[in-house]
Amino acid sequence: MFNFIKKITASKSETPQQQAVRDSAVDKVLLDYNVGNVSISQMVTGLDRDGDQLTLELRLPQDCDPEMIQQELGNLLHPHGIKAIHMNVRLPAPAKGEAKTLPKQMPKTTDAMGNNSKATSKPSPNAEPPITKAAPTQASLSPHPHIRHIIVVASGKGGVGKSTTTVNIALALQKLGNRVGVLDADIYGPSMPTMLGVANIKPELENEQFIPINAHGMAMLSIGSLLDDDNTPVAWRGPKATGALMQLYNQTNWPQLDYLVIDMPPGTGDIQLTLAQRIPVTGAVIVTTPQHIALLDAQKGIEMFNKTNIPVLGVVENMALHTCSNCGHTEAIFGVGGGDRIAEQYQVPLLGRLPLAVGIRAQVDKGVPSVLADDEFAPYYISIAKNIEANIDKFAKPVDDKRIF
Ligand SMILES: Nc1ncnc2c1ncn2[C@@H]1O[C@H](COP(=O)(O)OP(=O)(O)OP(=O)(O)O)[C@@H](O)[C@H]1O
Repeated sequence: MFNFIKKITASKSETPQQQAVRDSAVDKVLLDYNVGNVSISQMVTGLDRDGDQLTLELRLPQDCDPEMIQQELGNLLHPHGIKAIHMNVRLPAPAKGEAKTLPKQMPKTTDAMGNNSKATSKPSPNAEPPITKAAPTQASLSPHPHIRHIIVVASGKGGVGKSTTTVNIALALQKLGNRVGVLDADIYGPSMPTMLGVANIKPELENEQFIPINAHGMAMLSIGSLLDDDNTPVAWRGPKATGALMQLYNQTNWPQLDYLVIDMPPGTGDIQLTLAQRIPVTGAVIVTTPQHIALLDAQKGIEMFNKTNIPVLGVVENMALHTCSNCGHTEAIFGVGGGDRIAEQYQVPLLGRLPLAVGIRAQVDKGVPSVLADDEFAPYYISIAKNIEANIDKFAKPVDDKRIF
């Protein structure tokens, strides 16, 4: 399990085994408890357990009863040794004219059986007023003091070659003379360590900060480096994943970088949205294949970035054409011109187009991506990196060198 990122402080009497058992019991209760038809785990934006005290940050739907939820969770968690639940709740802002019906009384701390109790009252470490705080916007985020540009590489759909593209773009930006870092945030299939040939190296901790791994001169950190073999993607839903990823971003001693390239998890769900709202991103690159379905998903990705005010730097069309290595015949296996269409529809540049080529796959499998191998495909990625560089400064955020971690 993912113990060293999760905010868990074991009580003095709690052995590591008891801690693990209690953590997974809490996870299971949250996964199984529904508000309406949706698991409450999808609504948790922060989770902090300190021994038998559980603090939850929740974004709840408007028509729910937070006190009842707190009471029911208390009943369910009490048998697992949780004695008090502290809830910080955000509700959506009321629509015009509805102000009188909101807020419902917000729950205070209760003991785990639902009794309000002063004795157990404890503010969350991230305490905020318990209601209606708007989600952060890009404009309100402080730039990172060491990082000039943060680029997220996203795809609406899994398996389109997002990670392969990310690693090669990062290496291409480095080849163009930039200081580059890579953050592998793909909780569903973290592949950067393998693609960069550093799968066996674990990052070190110094003064509670991660030290990125040196991967061919790039500063690399992956959620994959922090998982034990028994971890499964299911354990990474919602709050845990975003909490862990934010910690990787914030509690890492990133060196001075011109670019931090983030390999996002595929899709446009809560995790992606939260990251897009909390990390000060210069721009997004969308990877798609020419297939219709991948394109539809790419559109969702673009719309998500538009909503969160993250500029879309452009689209990369991956696996565009295939040249048969035996007969030399070239075929558009996944269709033609999808990248162009989406770029046109959303008025974003088509940054480049990659062929479907055994060589591209073989190189990342070996841990020596095309750009590093300087093979026949490297120029495609260099050209994409040049296209990114050509436009990035107009989206740049000021560097905040006063920020202190
Ligand atoms: N242009 C390409 N030509 C041939 N194979 C490719 C190409 N791009 C990616 N691949 C291969 O396709 C597979 C999926 O690629 P990759 O892991 O980069 O996709 P992804 O979108 O990041 O996937 P996931 O959603 O699982 O994270 C890998 O085996 C990779 O080597």
